[in-house]
Amino acid sequence: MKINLSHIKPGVMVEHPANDIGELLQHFLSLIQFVPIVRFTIGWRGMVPSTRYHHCWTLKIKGFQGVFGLCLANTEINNHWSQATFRVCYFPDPDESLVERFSMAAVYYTQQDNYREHCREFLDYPEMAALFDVGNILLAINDAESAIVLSVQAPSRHKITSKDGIVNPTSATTEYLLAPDELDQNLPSFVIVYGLFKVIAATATFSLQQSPSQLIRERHMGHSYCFGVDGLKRQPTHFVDDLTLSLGYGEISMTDFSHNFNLDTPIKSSLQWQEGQPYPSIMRDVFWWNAHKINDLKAYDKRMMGIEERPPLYVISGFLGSGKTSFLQHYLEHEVQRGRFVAVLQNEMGQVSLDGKLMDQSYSITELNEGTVCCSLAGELRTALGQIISRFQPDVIVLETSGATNPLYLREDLVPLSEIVRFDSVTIVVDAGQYRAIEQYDVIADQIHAADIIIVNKIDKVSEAILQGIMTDLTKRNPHAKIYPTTQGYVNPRVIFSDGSETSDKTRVDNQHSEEPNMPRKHHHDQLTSIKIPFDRAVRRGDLIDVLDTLPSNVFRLKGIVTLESERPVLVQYVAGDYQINDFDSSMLEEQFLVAIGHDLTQVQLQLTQLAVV
Ligand SMILES: Nc1nc2c(ncn2[C@@H]2O[C@H](COP(=O)(O)OP(=O)(O)OP(=O)(O)O)[C@@H](O)[C@H]2O)c(=O)[nH]1
Repeated sequence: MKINLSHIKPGVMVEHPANDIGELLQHFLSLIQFVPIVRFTIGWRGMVPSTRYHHCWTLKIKGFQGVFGLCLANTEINNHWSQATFRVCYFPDPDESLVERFSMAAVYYTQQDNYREHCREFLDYPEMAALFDVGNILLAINDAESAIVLSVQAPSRHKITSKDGIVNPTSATTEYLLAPDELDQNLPSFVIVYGLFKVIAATATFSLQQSPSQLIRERHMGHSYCFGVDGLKRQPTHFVDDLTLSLGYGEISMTDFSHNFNLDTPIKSSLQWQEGQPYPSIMRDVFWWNAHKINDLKAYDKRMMGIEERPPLYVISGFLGSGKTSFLQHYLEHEVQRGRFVAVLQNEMGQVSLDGKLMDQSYSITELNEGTVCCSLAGELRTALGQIISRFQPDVIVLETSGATNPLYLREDLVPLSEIVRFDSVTIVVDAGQYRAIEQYDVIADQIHAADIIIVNKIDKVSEAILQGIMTDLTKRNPHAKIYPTTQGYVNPRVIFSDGSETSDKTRVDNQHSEEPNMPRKHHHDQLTSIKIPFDRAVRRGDLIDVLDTLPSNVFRLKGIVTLESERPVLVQYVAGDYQINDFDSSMLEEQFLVAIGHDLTQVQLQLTQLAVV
């Protein structure tokens, strides 16, 4: 079957890709960007185009801690085929064990503070990038535009020996960091670049909506390298294979195929496959065979026709500091393991004002991780949900409302959203240790009343007898809800949630809770207010602890990130008298601040401001 490039840019046919073969990979990668769940299922974990160079990306994929660099190295026209060669670098994470397989010079770079920054724009640092080269990926199209070939070329191992050894420059005596004739690098290059190739090939299969029709894998005699004062020498060796694996899509003859894509060194072995034969056993489970059949393609096609599939919507709420985030972390992990893509829309109290450029969106992205996008609500709920659905096509949407939001009112707001989402349930997290707060904050009672599922968290903070009392009170307040006592927000999501495959809304829930006699119909926060204090310098641990120990009782919740003097950044969590100070990953540090939530925060504002400036 001929390839059909109309899938690549629906509606707009790619114009003569043979004239701009570099552009074709760009199209494959762009198309997959629009379908996050497919992108995620195929194995993509991040894709950032260079801001400075065309056809150059840094890429993250499943199973690799480091970052791949991919850039167009050259294009050529050869015997009716236009071919682009993309160079592949792999920049390992400094902590991954693979680092030790790279040369000492490469390891040195991984230890530098600006390593990650330089990896992002690796073409600006050619000396560094050369140390991390792992192989090539080639893409070719024939003149007739009826076939495409995607290939990967790399040595089984990239071995470099140091003839003279490497001497420690800081030592007064001749101390060898690497003895003469020892291996400086022994990198399993093919395995690394093949990891990326598999994801790119699955992307091509998805984009072309057809699986490969031909495959050839050849082992050629490879080379080893030796460097010394007289330069770098290359010599053939039986211990290294140069491997090339090519996939052909569309109408392509075997002769065409091998003729154009062979290395010129002697072949040691080869494997050939073509459509109709059983898949080669070692590659039977590779995604490139089936990526065009991914379920979501259905949704994707529907989207093309203007029909949306409605994802289920789970509402998660609970009073300040009850454990919503802890619960969500377990939940998201669970969904990511199942390969589902989740959008979390947060409506936080005390949220920061938005960046001007984001104002045309009703949400701003706060985090985009493996399988999850976290957004914070910046406009009207319906618009934000609509925008998130059309941009990310999530499998599931979680609406996490601020601890002070009253879900009774929220239910009303959700009714008109049934055109775009399937409302599933309201889950409320209750802090067992702070159960008495129910007397002070009406919103807690309302949340309990509105719940389909109640998670009684922090049961470690109460006795068995008190817990029994809480359970009895909760059942009295809401006899319909399922109640799960736990710690650290852990409840198996399979037990509490439907799997999202049902097609109807849980209208029972809407009907059951919508009529609230004598409830004042106004959105209010029980007079809770929040303040945010920025910290632009480090604070003393003792000073921070003094403040936390003396916070007045009208501060219910305090959280944020500050840097302690001569220490790393820390995450400060305070809930009604209990606090924790935990290390915070400095690479994630964007701003330092403390947010306090409670009543009449004038005194605490003074305390925190003083802490920030001392
Ligand atoms: N002792 C105890 N502490 C817990 C438990 N679960 C969570 N915490 C702590 O309670 C604090 C608040 O937890 P979060 O999960 O951030 O609560 P939240 O509901 O998301 O808080 P907000 O940001 O105010 O909405 C953190 O310091 C948690 O470590 C638990 O079961 N027992």
